[in-house]
Parts: sequence; structure tokens; C-alpha cells
Amino acid sequence: MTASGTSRGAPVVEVEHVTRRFGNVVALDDVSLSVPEGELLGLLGPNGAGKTTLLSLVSGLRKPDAGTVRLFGGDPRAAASRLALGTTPQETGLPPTLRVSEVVALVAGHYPDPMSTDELLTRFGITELARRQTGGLSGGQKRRLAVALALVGRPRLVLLDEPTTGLDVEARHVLWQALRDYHADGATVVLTSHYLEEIEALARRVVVVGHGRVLADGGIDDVLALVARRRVLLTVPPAARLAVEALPDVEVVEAQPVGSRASGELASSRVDAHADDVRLTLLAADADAVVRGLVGAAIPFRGLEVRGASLEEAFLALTSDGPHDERPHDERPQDGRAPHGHPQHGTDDERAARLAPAHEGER
Ligand SMILES: Nc1ncnc2c1ncn2[C@@H]1O[C@H](COP(=O)(O)OP(=O)(O)OP(=O)(O)O)[C@@H](O)[C@H]1O
Repeated sequence: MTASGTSRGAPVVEVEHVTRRFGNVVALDDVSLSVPEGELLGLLGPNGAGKTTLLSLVSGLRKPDAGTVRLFGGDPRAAASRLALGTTPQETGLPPTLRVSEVVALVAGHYPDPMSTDELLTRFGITELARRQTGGLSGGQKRRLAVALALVGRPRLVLLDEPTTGLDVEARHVLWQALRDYHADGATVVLTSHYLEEIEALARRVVVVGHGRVLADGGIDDVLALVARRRVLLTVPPAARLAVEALPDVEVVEAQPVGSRASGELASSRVDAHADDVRLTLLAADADAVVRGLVGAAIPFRGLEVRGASLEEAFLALTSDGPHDERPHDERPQDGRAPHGHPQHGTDDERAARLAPAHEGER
């Protein structure tokens, strides 16, 4: 899968076969990635996937253990390479006694052609905060200011680590628009997120990262098709389970006796439940097709529920589709990317353990 027509210029970021460990933890495992000028790229992945580590290598905060990272063609650890870079870390310290306008002026003073305070605060919808001391701002207001500060020097490349964490819906939308506008002015933007919705709203190209590897890399529509699964819950007699598993394009991810509290069985449908019935949770791309399949195969089911799969479930599905590549790195394909939908890592148990708990309701 390739980025869908979004490659507009020479690469501003080049990551080649990069591995980074923290003690025994392999945070990045042979990752390769190139970001052309003018792209708006979303890095999507669960907790601990390696997104922050990747950004820290690109911004020169850390060095890779193996492989190379280039920023504007140079070493990210050299100050000259970072002149046109703007970043917002996940956690931001602002001088608490300075007013917002003073902080903007302080940061602007480091750049040859900064945005005016007015322009910056207007873009981010925070002009009313100009005279407030940063120590008195709410968490969300601090976050908006921190993201705004990444843009004050008019950087050609902006790296944003979870820019909208902790923001309410309205603030999140204002910030998205500010980033879209900045990108439309010609900048390259790379942001990380746990939220598929956020990536969908902003990015044209998406890289899905999981346990330190690139699991998918492509246009937003391609990646959405990979991760947009539905979760179908239903109760069947135990003898029918095999028939359900045999339905096309269906993955049974959980089976619980209906007597079990963890089964998720609705109280109303528990009344006529048989003790040995099982509550199945399926993942499928097309829930309608599952229902047609159930009816067509005359499978006796009840308590049907259809929900959006959580992003974590989608990641799990993504990581369990492909064959496990046991080969050492130097014997794997040399482009460094997992093929479309065919990631290369870990046993099912290892994958389940490494993926973080589900963020319910994200999708
Ligand atoms: N300084 C560190 N010391 C030890 N382990 C670390 C350090 N930084 C990251 N790690 C580990 O490396 C792995 C990748 O972490 P990273 O922060 O890059 O993930 P992430 O995708 O940004 O996660 P999140 O979405 O939770 O921010 C995790 O297992 C993490 O615990």
C-alpha cells in the first residue's frame, strides 16, 4: 500500500531500519518511514506502540541503537537540522508566572520570522487567554497553548504527540482546524494519536504502529478499511458455535458461558437462557453479512447486538491477520514495512499481552 497521492516533495524525515531499546524493551523494531514535504501524516497505535519514541528520534532527543534518522537531510541531533522544526511533547511545562502573551513572545524571540502573538492566538481560538498567567490555565487551555507554541516559528515540519489529549470536543475541533490551515499553508505535519477519529479528521496518510513495528502504511481510506470492523455479539447453543466460526469473514474473539457475568448477556435475554449456551463476540467487516449468514445457515441465535469495534480490537485484528515472521531482521524484506495487512510479529498471546486495554467507544 502506498500513500494515496499525497507525496508532494522531497523527504523531510527519513527513518531507515531503526531499532531503539530501553533495557529489555524493544520500543522500535527495524522501523523504516519516509515523510515527504507537505504531507499530513498520522501515526496511530495503542499505548506503548513506540510512537513517542519515534518522534523523539526524529526531533533529536534520542539516538537510535541501530539504523539512521535524517531530518531535512541532516542529523536531527545537530541544532542546524532542527531550525525548521516545531514540536509539542506529550507533557508540557510552561513558566507559571508568565502571561500567555509573554510566553508566546519569549518563544517567538528564538525565530527569525515568527507569527505575531495575535495571529497565533487567533488561529488557535485562545485570544481571550492572552493576559492570563499560564499557571492559572486549565489543563486543556495549557494544551492548546502548547500546541500553538509549536507553530510560532513558522516551522516547515511540526511534530505533535497526542495534541488533543484532554481537550473537550469544541477545543479539539478548533485545534484540528488550526492544524489543517497550517498544513494548507504548505507545512508538513506529523501527529500521533490513539483516536482513529482524530487521524480520520486530519491525516491523508496513516501509519499504524504496534509493538514497535509498522503494521500498515497507506492512504486514510485503505487503513480505515483495514481497521473498520464491527463487533457482533450473540448467544447460541454450544453445538452452533462451529457453524458460526465457519461463516465467511468472521473472527470469533470471545466465547463466554451465558451464566458468566463477563458474558455481556443482556439481563432481558438471560431469562430464557440455557446454562450451557455461549455468548460469542465476533469481529467482522460487514455486520449485515454476518446476520444474513446466520439466518441462511439456520443458526439459532438470540440477543444480537452490533457495535463499532474499539480501536484496540481493530489493532488486534490487524496484528493477528498475518503470518508470524520468525526470521532475524537481516533476513526480512529490506523495505522495512509490513506488507498491507500482513504484520510480522508475535504469537497471539504475546500480541494480546502487548496491546493495551480497549478504549471503549472510540469507534
Ligand atoms: N525512557 C524510557 N524508559 C524505559 N522504557 C521506555 C522509555 N520510553 C519508552 N519506553 C518503553 O518503550 C515502549 C514504547 O513507548 P512509547 O512511549 O514510544 O509508546 P507510545 O506509542 O508513544 O505510547 P503512548 O501512546 O502510551 O504514549 C513502551 O514499552 C515504553 O514503556
